[in-house]
Amino acid sequence: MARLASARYGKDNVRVYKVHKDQTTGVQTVTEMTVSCLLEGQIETSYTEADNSVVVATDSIKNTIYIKAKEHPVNPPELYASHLGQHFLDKYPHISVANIKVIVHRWTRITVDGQPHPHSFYRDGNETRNVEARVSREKGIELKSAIQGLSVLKSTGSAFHGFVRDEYTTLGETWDRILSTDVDATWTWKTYATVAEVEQGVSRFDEAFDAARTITLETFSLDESASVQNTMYKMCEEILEKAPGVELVGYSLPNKHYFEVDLSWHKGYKNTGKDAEVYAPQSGPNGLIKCEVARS
Ligand SMILES: O=c1[nH]c(=O)c2[nH]c(=O)[nH]c2[nH]1
Repeated sequence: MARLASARYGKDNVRVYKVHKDQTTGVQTVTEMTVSCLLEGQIETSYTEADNSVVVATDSIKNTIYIKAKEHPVNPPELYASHLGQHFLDKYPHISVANIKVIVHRWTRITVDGQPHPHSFYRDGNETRNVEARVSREKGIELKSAIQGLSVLKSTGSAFHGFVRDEYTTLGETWDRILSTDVDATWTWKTYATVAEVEQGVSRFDEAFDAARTITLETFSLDESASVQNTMYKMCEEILEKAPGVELVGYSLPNKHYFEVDLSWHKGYKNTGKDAEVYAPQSGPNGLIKCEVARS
């Protein structure tokens, strides 16, 4: 015998672009997103009995993603995701949870002759602003916001020593190394009961994003890093301090290694330790360091 242990379905990778045209100034503002929407509820019989009467077609889910982008602001993405998720609960009694994911891609305004251009933009990095909303009848609106894919490197100001040394250890201690990572930072909001509650004081979401980005970049730059672990903990602590509605902050950071290259075989070149200039960046393996920090 078998039973359906869990099920969700919907549309993934729905690409959406929205433009806002300010009629008085002529300035246009654009947002490009990739949206996912997966539904849960009383949908078991569609799997177990071929009963499609409980299925809102994934094509209709895709259409709804566009319609809600037309009807509501898409900024901040936390609000759009909440509106979109709530719609499925309001419209379909047998749907109990909508899992929304919004990935916002960067389009930064171009400066021409020192002036912000009214309708031209460039991609100034692969970093994305992400939101996951789980909108459910039982719990309300659970929101997680994130920055992903923000690549950073510091060429000094990072050390790593004092770690366990035993018969498995080959790594030397260092007081000066390169530190590089692709930042994946996530902050979890207190649960909201309604979309109206999300909308009240909605500027908190952009403020938290800006704070998280600035804290990440500044702490990465300014901290005399003892380890990835310690530097990321400092980032989490500071985000919790700056963003009052946030309950939990987490980072997942690959430690992207840059190996010294011994070039002494060629004319006795000195290229290690304090003389190191040419390094070999490694594609893998990489360290992977994660943590979550909550309020105590
Ligand atoms: O910051 C670091 N943390 C580690 O846990 C670790 N392990 C390692 O080999 N290098 C590093 N660097």
